[in-house]
Amino acid sequence: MNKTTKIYIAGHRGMVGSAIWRALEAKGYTHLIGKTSKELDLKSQPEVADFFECEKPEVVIDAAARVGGILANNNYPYQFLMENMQIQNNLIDSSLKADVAKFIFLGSSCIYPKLAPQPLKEEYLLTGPLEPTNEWYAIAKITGVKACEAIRKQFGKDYISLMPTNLYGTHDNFDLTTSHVLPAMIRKFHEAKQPQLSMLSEVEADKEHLPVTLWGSGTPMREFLFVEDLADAVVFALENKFQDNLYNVGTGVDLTIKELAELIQKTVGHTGEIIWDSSKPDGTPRKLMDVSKMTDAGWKAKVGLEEGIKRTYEWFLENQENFKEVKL
Ligand SMILES: NC(=O)C1=CN([C@@H]2O[C@H](COP(=O)(O)OP(=O)(O)OC[C@H]3O[C@@H](n4cnc5c(N)ncnc54)[C@H](OP(=O)(O)O)[C@@H]3O)[C@@H](O)[C@H]2O)C=CC1
Ligand SMILES: C[C@H]1O[C@H](OP(=O)(O)OP(=O)(O)OC[C@H]2O[C@@H](n3cnc4c(=O)[nH]c(N)nc43)[C@H](O)[C@@H]2O)[C@@H](O)[C@@H](O)C1=O
Repeated sequence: MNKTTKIYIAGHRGMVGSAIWRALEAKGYTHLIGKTSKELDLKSQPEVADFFECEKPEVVIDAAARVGGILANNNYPYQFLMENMQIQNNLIDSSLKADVAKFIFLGSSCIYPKLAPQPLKEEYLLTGPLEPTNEWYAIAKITGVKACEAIRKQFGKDYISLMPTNLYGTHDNFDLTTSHVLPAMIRKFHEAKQPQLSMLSEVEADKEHLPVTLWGSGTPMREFLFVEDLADAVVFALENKFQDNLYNVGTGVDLTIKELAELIQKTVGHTGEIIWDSSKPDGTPRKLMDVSKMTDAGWKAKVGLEEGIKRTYEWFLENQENFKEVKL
């Protein structure tokens, strides 16, 4: 691997792909390739095969996927299963055929069984039933992990899978129907304090913040990784040869959704009531990553949750006018 290696980042405009792009640029990599979904539909096998034939990338990072929070996953099982399998199958198979030397596949912590022991070790994969709200997405991701593992086993190529925990950060999806919990909370708390500010003094507005409705019971536990840390882990994986095929990427620390709500409420400055809507799903009770394999390999997360939330909120404030609503 050198700084002129031709690296294709699939999904380079997304939250993760764009962070990886910035991280590689900052390290001096000069031959980065990216295509939007309009320019190249990764669901189309012929289009992807032509692209590989023409561009001949040497390294591929797969950050393209149909991604969403608990409700989107639960409501659109077919898209989450089929689109993700199509995208990753086309990328992995074309990479193998085009003799791509290194492939990094990104999965998700939801690949592990719903009630697996905590923290989640890589070896717990396929040892029990999945969480029903995201089993479709999880099954697609598991087939991606297995495809890379099969290539590694059969052809001896450096194809690896990184399993990130729940991610958040700049360029996140703030659409309230399809987003994950952390950006949803930032937007909900922010908007609940907005209407009053224009009409009342700040002191009065503090008392008058609208209530915020959050989903489920608030008792599930989640681990959150700032997207720049994930990008750093991907660059680390790119620059080092790993001995194995599957590595968890996280902080190794989690908190309840209620604790997260209180932290974001404080950061945003909302002082109103929080209502918990029990008609919405809780999802898996806990999915804390065991990150010792990555730590042993020499990588660990740097950005703490409070700092990451502050940076994400700042980005939200600067960019909120430009959000496109993501609807499935
Ligand atoms: N967000 C999270 O909490 C987590 C994410 N991950 C994984 O990280 C990866 C990136 O996720 P994230 O950045 O959050 O997702 P985003 O939704 O922000 O980005 C996904 C990207 O995929 C591209 N894409 C989707 N469908 C197609 C298609 N048919 N053809 C071409 N490109 C397509 C989009 O391209 P375009 O913009 O051009 O339409 C977009 O840039 C995914 O593999 C995801 O599973 C893992 C754990 C947690
Ligand atoms: C990354 C991961 O993301 C998804 O799994 P998830 O962790 O369950 O996703 P989530 O972030 O959407 O929710 C986390 C928790 O938070 C609660 N919650 C409260 N209030 C809001 C809220 O307003 N919005 C959302 N989205 N959740 C809320 C919500 O009820 C749940 O208990 C997977 O489908 C899967 O695709 C995957 O891999």
